[in-house]
Amino acid sequence: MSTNLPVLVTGGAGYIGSHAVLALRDRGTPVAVIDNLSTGFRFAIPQGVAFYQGDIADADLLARIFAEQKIGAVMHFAGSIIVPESVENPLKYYHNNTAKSRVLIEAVVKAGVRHMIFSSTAATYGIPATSPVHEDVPKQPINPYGWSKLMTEQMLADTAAAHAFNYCALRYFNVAGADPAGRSGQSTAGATHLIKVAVEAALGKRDGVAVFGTDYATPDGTGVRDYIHVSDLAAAHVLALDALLEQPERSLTMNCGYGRGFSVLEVLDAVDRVTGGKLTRSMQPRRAGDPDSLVSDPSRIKATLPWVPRFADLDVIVAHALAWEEKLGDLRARDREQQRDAA
Ligand SMILES: NC(=O)c1ccc[n+]([C@@H]2O[C@H](COP(=O)([O-])OP(=O)(O)OC[C@H]3O[C@@H](n4cnc5c(N)ncnc54)[C@H](O)[C@@H]3O)[C@@H](O)[C@H]2O)c1
Ligand SMILES: O=c1ccn([C@@H]2O[C@H](COP(=O)(O)OP(=O)(O)O[C@H]3O[C@H](CO)[C@@H](O)[C@H](O)[C@H]3O)[C@@H](O)[C@H]2O)c(=O)[nH]1
Repeated sequence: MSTNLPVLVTGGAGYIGSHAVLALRDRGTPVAVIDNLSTGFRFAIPQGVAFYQGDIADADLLARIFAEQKIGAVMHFAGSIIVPESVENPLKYYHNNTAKSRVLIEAVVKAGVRHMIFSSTAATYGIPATSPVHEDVPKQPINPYGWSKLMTEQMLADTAAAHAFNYCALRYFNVAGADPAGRSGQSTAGATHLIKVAVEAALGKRDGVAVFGTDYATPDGTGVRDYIHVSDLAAAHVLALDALLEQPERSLTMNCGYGRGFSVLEVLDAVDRVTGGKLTRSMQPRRAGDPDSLVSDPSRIKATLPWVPRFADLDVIVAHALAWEEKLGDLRARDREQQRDAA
């Protein structure tokens, strides 16, 4: 079953949200976006999508959007996402991710919107006792970011138990890559994600790549992660929405990853293969709070959704990230001009 129920995408001007907007539009679902542009970009929202510049904690604005756009479901991406920042400024994360999600969920229930997909994270697991990680292992986040998301999952579970409402919490592993057609990608300035950093370095925007930790309990001593292509992730959201509509009594919590890990060195080798160059690597001490290995057990999502990943290939992920990075300089400059003109 697929729906043309209009969907509100919070954080739709950001990296992952903008890919969900594309996936929804590609199958003909009407989409509206709310985003305060704190880290997102106006250029990431396609022409023809209703855009509301505002905050998810603005209950009056939400009520207006739900009515104006006849919203039937919400995909909730808006939030703060930098793990080390959450350690330094935890209250920012409990405010923007947890408290503001509470306002959004309340507005959703009040308006009679019955379905929500929520961007959760593998950071809810902390340092998992087993790898690959199954959804039901005990959750012990090791940073406020992970807690802020786990608390929102709990609010959603309690809300679904009390109201005519169901939700799907998707716990993303490491999201990377860009729209294969070049319509969107990761545009964040000063990003810290490995593949983003590495393609910036490959294009001369950085001097090289720091390898954080070479003494992990992994085959080559560097951190292992499960990298998922952002367009496969966006496709999972659309299918999860269909699943919520098919069974309105059922809520879901599912890992989003491919179930196989790559070390930092393997990722850098992939970048070298794709570019034909040689990245400068500098071996550094471990970064605080990084687990050795974080790989998903994807069996639940595969059993629940008709999800068939299309880009589960590290070189493809890197190639798409690189293609977007090449395009990005001009887009960001144009966006700054538009912001100046609008001010
Ligand atoms: N990038 C990853 O690897 C990753 C992994 C796991 C989970 N996630 C989650 O996915 C979601 C999207 O992440 P992303 O990588 O696209 O980040 P992003 O920063 O590119 O996107 C977040 C968007 O939300 C907007 N926003 C933030 N606070 C807002 C608010 N209060 N009101 C309205 N808009 C607001 C920002 O302007 C931005 O456009 C986040 O919730 C994040 O926690 C990301
Ligand atoms: O310049 C860099 C950047 C990263 N790394 C290493 O690369 C791996 C991946 O790091 P990064 O890309 O920063 O992602 P994570 O810290 O694993 O966190 C991401 O993935 C999590 C889910 O797994 C999400 O919750 C987070 O929001 C998202 O930032 C880790 O071993 C890092 O130590 C480096 O060696 N050098």
